[in-house]
Amino acid sequence: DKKKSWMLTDFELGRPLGKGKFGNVYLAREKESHYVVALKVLFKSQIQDAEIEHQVRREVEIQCRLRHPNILRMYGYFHDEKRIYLILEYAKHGALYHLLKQCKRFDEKTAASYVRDLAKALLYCHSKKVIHRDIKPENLLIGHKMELKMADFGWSVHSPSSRRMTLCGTLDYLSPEMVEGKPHNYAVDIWSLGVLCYELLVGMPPFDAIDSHQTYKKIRYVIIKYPAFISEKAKDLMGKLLVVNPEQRMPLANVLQHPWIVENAPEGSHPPANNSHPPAN
Ligand SMILES: Cc1cc(Nc2nc(/C=C/c3ccccc3)nc3cc(N4CCN(C)CC4)ccc23)n[nH]1
Repeated sequence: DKKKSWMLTDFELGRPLGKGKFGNVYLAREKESHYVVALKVLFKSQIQDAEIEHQVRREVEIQCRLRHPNILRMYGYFHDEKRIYLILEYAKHGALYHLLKQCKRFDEKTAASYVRDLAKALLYCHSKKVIHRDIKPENLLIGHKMELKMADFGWSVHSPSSRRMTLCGTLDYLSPEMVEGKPHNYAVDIWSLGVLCYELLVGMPPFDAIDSHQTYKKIRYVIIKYPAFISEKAKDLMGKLLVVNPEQRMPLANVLQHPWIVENAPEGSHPPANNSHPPAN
């Protein structure tokens, strides 16, 4: 079906899943196969006004090429005179951000399984020379097997209740070299993995602060407080990811072998789908 050129009449539109800066995402179903997808609609006028056509084109080219169980698939795209439509994989359990807000923080097994999934997705991205996929819980979706799927809303789509939209998006996930405007490479993703690990275990990002200046300072000097309930092994892993010098950060392949991951997220394990309805008694 990658050869076929799609058009809007091939789909039945469902509820809006989220509203964004450049357009909305709808649940949709392909009429013939009944295959459920997420249809992201972008307005050409807004993309032209924001002069990000090249960025959108690059994102689409990259995402169409990536094939990995922990990266949200883009099946294709089409356009009419006013809009561009991206045909995306539907992730049934929504954004990790909302799941985290619901239960405040995750237990070690749940957190480790998401960190493992993301490390696998990033290892694959780096093998394809793709970096900085803008990691943050808002951009990570959860599939029907409760597996993590990296979804790159690269053109900053704002989920309605996202609390961390500072002027240029959340600073929490920026690495020291990015905060200092230095050229960034794939090691920024290793830093962000460390930030995510902390946020999943604690419920808030490690460098959260009242204003962006304080956040900058905490990032540059890696000022982190680990609550008492964080295990030594988890601290060990985060301590090896949240390192100022990009060259000294733990390689992603080693993350998958780290004791905290091996013990808490054995191969093939996934968190329970909490909203799975208890058997009717
Ligand atoms: C691209 C994509 C999205 C997607 N799935 C979902 N996206 C979004 C929210 C999406 C969104 C989009 C743009 C801006 C903000 C949010 N919200 C979702 C919410 C979902 N649920 C189902 C489970 N409920 C408990 C909570 C609401 C399920 C899937 C969702 N699959 N593929």
